Amino acid sequence: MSLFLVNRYLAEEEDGSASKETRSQLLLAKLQQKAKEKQQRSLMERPSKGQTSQQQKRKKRKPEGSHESPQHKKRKTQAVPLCAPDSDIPNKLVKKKKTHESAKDRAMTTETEEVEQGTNPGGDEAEVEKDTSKQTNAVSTEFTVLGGFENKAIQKVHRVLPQWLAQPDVIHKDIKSNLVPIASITGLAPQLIRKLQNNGIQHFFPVQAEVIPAILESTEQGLLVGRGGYKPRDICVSAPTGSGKTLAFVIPVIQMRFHPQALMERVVCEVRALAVLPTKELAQQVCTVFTSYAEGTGLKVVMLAGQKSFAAEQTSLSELRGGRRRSLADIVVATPGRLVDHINKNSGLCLGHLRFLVMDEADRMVDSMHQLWLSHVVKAVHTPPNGAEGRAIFRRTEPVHVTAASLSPPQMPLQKLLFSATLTQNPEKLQQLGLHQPRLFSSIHAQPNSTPAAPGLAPDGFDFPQGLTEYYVPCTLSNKPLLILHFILRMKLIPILCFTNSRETAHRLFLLVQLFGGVHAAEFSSRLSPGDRKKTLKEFEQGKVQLLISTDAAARGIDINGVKCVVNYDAPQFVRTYIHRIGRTARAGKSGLAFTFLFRVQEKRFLQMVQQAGSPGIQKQLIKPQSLQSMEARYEQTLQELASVLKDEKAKY
Ligand SMILES: Nc1ncnc2c1ncn2[C@@H]1O[C@H](COP(=O)(O)OP(=O)(O)OP(=O)(O)O)[C@@H](O)[C@H]1O
Repeated sequence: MSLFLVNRYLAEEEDGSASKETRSQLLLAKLQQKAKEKQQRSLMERPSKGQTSQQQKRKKRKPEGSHESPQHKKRKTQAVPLCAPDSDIPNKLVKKKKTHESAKDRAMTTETEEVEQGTNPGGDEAEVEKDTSKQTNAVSTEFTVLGGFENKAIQKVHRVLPQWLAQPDVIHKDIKSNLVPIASITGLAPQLIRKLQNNGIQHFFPVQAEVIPAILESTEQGLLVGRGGYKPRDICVSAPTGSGKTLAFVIPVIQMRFHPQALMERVVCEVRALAVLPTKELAQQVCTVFTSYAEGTGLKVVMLAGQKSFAAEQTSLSELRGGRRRSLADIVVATPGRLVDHINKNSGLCLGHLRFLVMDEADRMVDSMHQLWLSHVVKAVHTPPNGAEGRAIFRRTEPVHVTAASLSPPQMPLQKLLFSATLTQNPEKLQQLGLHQPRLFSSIHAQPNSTPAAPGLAPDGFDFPQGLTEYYVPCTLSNKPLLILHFILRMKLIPILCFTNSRETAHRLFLLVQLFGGVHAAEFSSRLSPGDRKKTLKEFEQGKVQLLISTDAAARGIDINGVKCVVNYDAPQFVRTYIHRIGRTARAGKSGLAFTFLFRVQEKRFLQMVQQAGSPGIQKQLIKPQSLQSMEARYEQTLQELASVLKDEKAKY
C-alpha cells in the first residue's frame, strides 16, 4: 500500500490538532500575506518611467563590448548584503541594480533580490554566483524577454562547391614558360600537325596542352561511345583571355575527321559539331578558325549567324538528293537566335548525329539561357535522324539518372564543351546546362570552402593575362576627351581600343575626335550594320584605324592582332566586363597596357572591385593638367562644332 501513499506538504502548522479547514485557512492567509509583501516590494523596486528611459539611453550610449568585466561583476556581488530573510531591501541598492538591463545584469538583479529574500541565506560568494543563472527569471513580475540583444557579428555563410568545381585540373598561367611542342600530344593526325605548323604553331599553349588530350581521350573508342563504353564527361574550361581557348576545341573537333572509326571513313556527311557563340562577330571569328583547319580535310563548316539570308543559310545546310535530305555541313557555328530559328523552322538542320556541343563565352551563354536555346538544341539532338528511327545505334533518349537500364543499349553521346575566361562558379547556373559528370580545367584554383565575394563581383577572382599592366587615370568630366587625345597625339599609344558604356557616348566621342583632327578614328557599335562592323574591325587590324571607339560589342572574344593598348573611357560596371575588355590586349603571351579613366567618386569602388577580381595590381597614372593645356583652345572650338553636328544629326533622324 505504501506504494500508493501520497505525502502532502502541510506546512509548519501541521500539528495534527488543527482541523482540515483551519489548516487550509491558515495556509491561504499566509499565501495572501506573502503575495501582498511581494507586491509591495515590486512597487518599491520599480523605477519611475523617466528614470528607465534615461537608464536605457545611458545603456545605448555605452560602447559595444563595454559589458561589465567579471571583476566588476564580482565587486558588485560583494556589495550585496547577505542579509536575513524578509529584511528590507535598501533603496540605494535597488536603484543600482536596475540600471543594468542586459540579461547578465538582470540575473544580477534577481540574484540580489533572491539573496535578500533569503533564498540563499548565509551563502558564500561562490554560491551566490552559482545560483544566479538558475534564478534569473524567478521573481520578475514583468514579461520575460527571451533571447539576448547582444550585437553579434553575422556569420559568413561558407560556400561549399561541388568537388568538380572545387578541385579542377589546373592550367598553368604563364604561357611563355609552359609551351608544349605540338608533336608531344599523342593522337593528333600528321595532317593536322602539318596544318598547325603551316599556321605558324609549333607549340601548344597550356590550355591547349591540357584540354586537347582530354577531349581526344573521350573519342578514343570512336564517336558512338565514350571511354570504357560510358558517356563521356562534359568539359568546362576557365582560362584567361587570349590564352588560346579557341584552338583547344577546334583541334579535337577537326581531329574527328582523322579518327579511324569516325569521319575518315564517313560516307554520309552529318552535323557532328555545333559551336554556339553570343555575337555575329565571334561566330565569324570562330568559323574562320574552323574553316582554316578544315581546309583540305573534306569537312564542311557552315555559319548560322544571320550574316547571310535565312534561305542562303538553309541552302548551305542541306540538299535534296534522290528524294532525301542530305546534310552539307559537318561543323556548324551559330549564334543562339539564328540557331533556334533554323531548328524551329525545320530548315534542314539535323542535329541527330551531333557529338560535340561547344559553348564559347559560356558564362554569357548561361546568362542568355532565358532564350531557351539550349533546350531547343537538346530536343533536336534527341530527335532521331531521318531513317534512323529503328537503329539502336542512333537511339538517343533525353538525359535521365544513370541506371543500368538507361545505359543499355549504349547511346551515341553528346558531349558539351564549355569555354570562358570568366566561367561562372555558380552551381545553380551551371546546373541549367545539364552537364554530365563535368570536368573543370581552370587556371584559378578555388578553395572548397571559399567565401563568396560581394554581389556582382567575381566569386573567387579570375585570372589576368600575364603580360598585362593595368593603370587607372583620375579624370574629370571635362578633361576626359582631352586625355584620350593626349594618349594618341602625345603619348603615341597607337592603336588604341577604347570602350564606352553606351553607343551614344561612343558616337559623340568618335565625332569629337574626328572634328579635333589628327587621329584616324572609327566607331564600333550596334549603330553600324554587320557589314560595316566587319569592315571596321578589318581596318583596325590592318592599322588603318588608330583609335577604335567601341561599346561592349567588341569586349568579348574578339581577337584583334596588335592591340597594344585598351582604354576604358567609361569605367565598366561589372568586373567580368572589365576582364573581357582589357583582355583584348596582352593576348597569346604578349604584353599590353590597360587604362581606366576614373572620376574621383568611382575610384574606391572600382579599385576594390578590381582587387577582389584577383588583379595583380593596378597603378595610378596621373596626367598633369599642363600636359593638356596646349590642346584646350582647339578642344573648346571642337565642342562648339560638335554641338552643331549633333543638332544636324538630330534634325535628320
Ligand atoms: N599555340 C599557339 N601558338 C601561337 N599562337 C596561338 C596559339 N594558340 C592560339 N594562338 C593565338 O592566340 C590568340 C588568342 O587565342 P584565342 O582567341 O583562342 O584566345 P581565347 O582564350 O579564346 O581568348 P578570349 O577569352 O578573349 O576569347 C589568337 O590570335 C591565336 O591565333
